[in-house]
Amino acid sequence: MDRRNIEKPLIYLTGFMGAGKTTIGAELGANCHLPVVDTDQIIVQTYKQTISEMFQLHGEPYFRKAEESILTKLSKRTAPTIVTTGGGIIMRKQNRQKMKQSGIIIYLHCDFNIIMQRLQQDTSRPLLQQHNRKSFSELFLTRLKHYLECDYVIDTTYKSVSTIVKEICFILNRTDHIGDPHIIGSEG
Ligand SMILES: Nc1ncnc2c1ncn2[C@@H]1O[C@H](COP(=O)(O)OP(=O)(O)O)[C@@H](O)[C@H]1O
Ligand SMILES: O=C(O)C1=C[C@@H](OP(=O)(O)O)[C@@H](O)[C@H](O)C1
Ligand SMILES: [Mg+2]
Repeated sequence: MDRRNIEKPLIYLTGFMGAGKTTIGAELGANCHLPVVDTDQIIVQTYKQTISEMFQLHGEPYFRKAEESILTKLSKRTAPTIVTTGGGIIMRKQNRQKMKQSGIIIYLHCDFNIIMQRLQQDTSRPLLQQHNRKSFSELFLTRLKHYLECDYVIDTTYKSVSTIVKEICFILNRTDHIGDPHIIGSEG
């Protein structure tokens, strides 16, 4: 923990809807005694409406602006903090740059079929409601290249939350946080 680059104090969890960012981030924070902030939760608190309400009342572009403005503020934090992001945050180039400049980006990958299973009962994600399975999988594929602009990839597909948290703790204890994405936990 102490060895993390002081210039880049943030730990960003990225990934598609249902990859487990919010769940893993909360558990990781409790394990590492680090504060956790979730961009969606900040939007809900700040704008006093749910993400679904915001999409319905103002449309996706309004949500994206809110998301970017929250990220801009968070990226200036100087204290080590885990930031769990909304799945679409990587769609804006300026967001990807801000994350890269201010932290380590850990992409939580998950098989699309498993994502669909995890989100089977979900009614809180407007994009899931708007898409059918095919177009939702296309959205996933379109985003993949941007998710891969990260420092680390963790495949969460068949792993428990505690296993994933252990893998992230392993990453955070590494000293070499620069270079091509490292794929963690895929060797066995
Ligand atoms: N590793 C995991 N294994 C099984 N279910 C998971 C795992 N991680 C998250 N989930 C479940 O998947 C759903 C979406 O998780 P969530 O943390 O909200 O994802 P995200 O923030 O990436 O959209 C939740 O119901 C959560 O309990
Ligand atoms: O992928 C997306 O575009 C979105 C993901 C959601 O967050 P999660 O990734 O936490 O589900 C939330 O930000 C919003 O519904 C849009
Ligand atoms: Mg989330």
